[in-house]
Amino acid sequence: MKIGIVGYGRMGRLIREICLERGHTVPLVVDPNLQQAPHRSALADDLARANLNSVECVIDFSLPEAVLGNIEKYAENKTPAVIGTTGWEDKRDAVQTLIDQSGSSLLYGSNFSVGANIFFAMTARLAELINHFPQYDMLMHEFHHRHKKDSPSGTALTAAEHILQNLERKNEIQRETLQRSIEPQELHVTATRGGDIPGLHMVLADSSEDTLELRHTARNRRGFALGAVLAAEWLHGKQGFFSFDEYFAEALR
Ligand SMILES: NC(=O)C1=CN([C@@H]2O[C@H](COP(=O)(O)OP(=O)(O)OC[C@H]3O[C@@H](n4cnc5c(N)ncnc54)[C@H](OP(=O)(O)O)[C@@H]3O)[C@@H](O)[C@H]2O)C=CC1
Ligand SMILES: O=C(O)C1=N[C@H](C(=O)O)C[C@H](O)C1
Repeated sequence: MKIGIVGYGRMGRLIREICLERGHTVPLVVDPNLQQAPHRSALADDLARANLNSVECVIDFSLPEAVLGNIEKYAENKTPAVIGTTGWEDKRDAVQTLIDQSGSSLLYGSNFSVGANIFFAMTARLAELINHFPQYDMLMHEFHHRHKKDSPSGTALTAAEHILQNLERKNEIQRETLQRSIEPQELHVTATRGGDIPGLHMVLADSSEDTLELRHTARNRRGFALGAVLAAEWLHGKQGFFSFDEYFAEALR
């Protein structure tokens, strides 16, 4: 496939390598910082100046403040898009409507690694079990590198949604550092930033007797990047709004 990469930072560079390893071409790279186009790629510093018709799909790992404008351009041009950029989860319904109305296709994943998707399934199951045992409370914490712009991470928010869907006594995500006690219906989802941590997510179920802990630790970014390229291959020929869960569920069959 001819794949365009939008956002050529930590993730975009790795995604280009994996695209080439898997036999794809990368005729387009878009990033405001690029001084020199990667070998044989067309370079654009702005999506408005990019020729989206030169690619069959784009993979977008840009920034939270850029991604919604980018998505509008993909939809307008009917360019299939895999979105790994996080930090826009509250606009998901509006994006789904835009994609449905445009007849385009888009797949979003807050985390494309196999391990994180197993972690989501385990989180959902843990919450389902804890639902029967009122002595337990549930909470989440995550750690990421010092450059990360959104908090909490998209992965933490996805895991939190799985908890809310399965644990009847929790019905809202509380992201703030509190100057009061937590209310029983609030799920506290907190974040720490520093160092080079590629991503560490923890879900706790805690009672006065014991603690259950689920943890996903990314060792590097390769699992995220490979998953995004696999998602682009899966999206080829499909129409509509998809989440990476749907790809993952199919991979399990
Ligand atoms: N779904 C997943 O599995 C994963 C998701 N992510 C997410 O991916 C995103 C990128 O992460 P990462 O690669 O670490 O970040 P980086 O900051 O390393 O890279 C982002 C790049 O996008 C550029 N950029 C900014 N605006 C635009 C625009 N309008 N069009 C194109 N490029 C633009 C940035 O330029 P500048 O610096 O000048 O703004 C930067 O070079 C984040 O939202 C992160 O949370 C990360 C890892 C895994
Ligand atoms: O910004 C990152 O680095 C990451 N972002 C994603 C997120 O917000 O969950 C995925 C991964 O944790 C790395």
